[in-house]
Amino acid sequence: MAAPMKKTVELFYDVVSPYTWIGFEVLCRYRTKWLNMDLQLKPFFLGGVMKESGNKPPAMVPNKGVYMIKDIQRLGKYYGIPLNQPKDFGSVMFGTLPVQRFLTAVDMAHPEYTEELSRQFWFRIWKNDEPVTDPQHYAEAAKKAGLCDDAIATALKRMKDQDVKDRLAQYTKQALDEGAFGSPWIVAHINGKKESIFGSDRFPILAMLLGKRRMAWPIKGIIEALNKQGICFGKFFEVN
Ligand SMILES: N[C@@H](CCC(=O)N[C@@H](CS)C(=O)NCC(=O)O)C(=O)O
Repeated sequence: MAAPMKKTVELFYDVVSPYTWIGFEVLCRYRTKWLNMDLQLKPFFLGGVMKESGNKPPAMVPNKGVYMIKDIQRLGKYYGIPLNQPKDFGSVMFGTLPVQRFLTAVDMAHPEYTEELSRQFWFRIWKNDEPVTDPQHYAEAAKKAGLCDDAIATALKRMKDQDVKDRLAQYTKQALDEGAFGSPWIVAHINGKKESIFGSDRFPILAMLLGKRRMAWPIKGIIEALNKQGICFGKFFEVN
């Protein structure tokens, strides 16, 4: 019997967002095993999404900011993703445009590194509290992602080129056109129609839309260390 057609799922994301890291890891983990999807990673600029949609970063509501610190800690523990609150998140919050441009430059030339480079940026910001302000920081992340020195040097030059800026703007606009107001923004293509989902807390809904069986959340507290990065995830089982 022919394998069922994979459905396309686009993940629009900015590495500034801790919730997006969770969404990214869960989607990467289950892209074949559970959801059988063609996952397309689309770096966008969350600052632009916020501005154009008239939204504001949630932490600007003081009680939400306090809640989110706790929420992110708990989520990290639950998913086995090493999330730590950066000491000076305020400066990171408005500063990921060059990071997303560098990521875009790499994605345009070497898309096979997009996933790992994104993860390395999340490690820098949300695990190790390392800066992401200078070209040297981008080079360090890219090196860890496995890019060679030539490719890194080219991406550092290319990130300032108009076509790279345009591609980032294009993905940002695409997400806005699909109704985005935050990150992660997930667009599932289902039988010629598109369904948008906001957040990393809607996977049972994504599964339903993709016609998959419901997923049960971690059973019996079994957590397995899964990938070479030392990230571990909750173990999921399908149920009816
Ligand atoms: N409930 C969502 C929250 C995601 C979230 O708060 N994302 C932030 C960026 S870190 C955002 O874009 N928020 C916009 C908003 O809440 O309107 C989840 O659990 O993933």
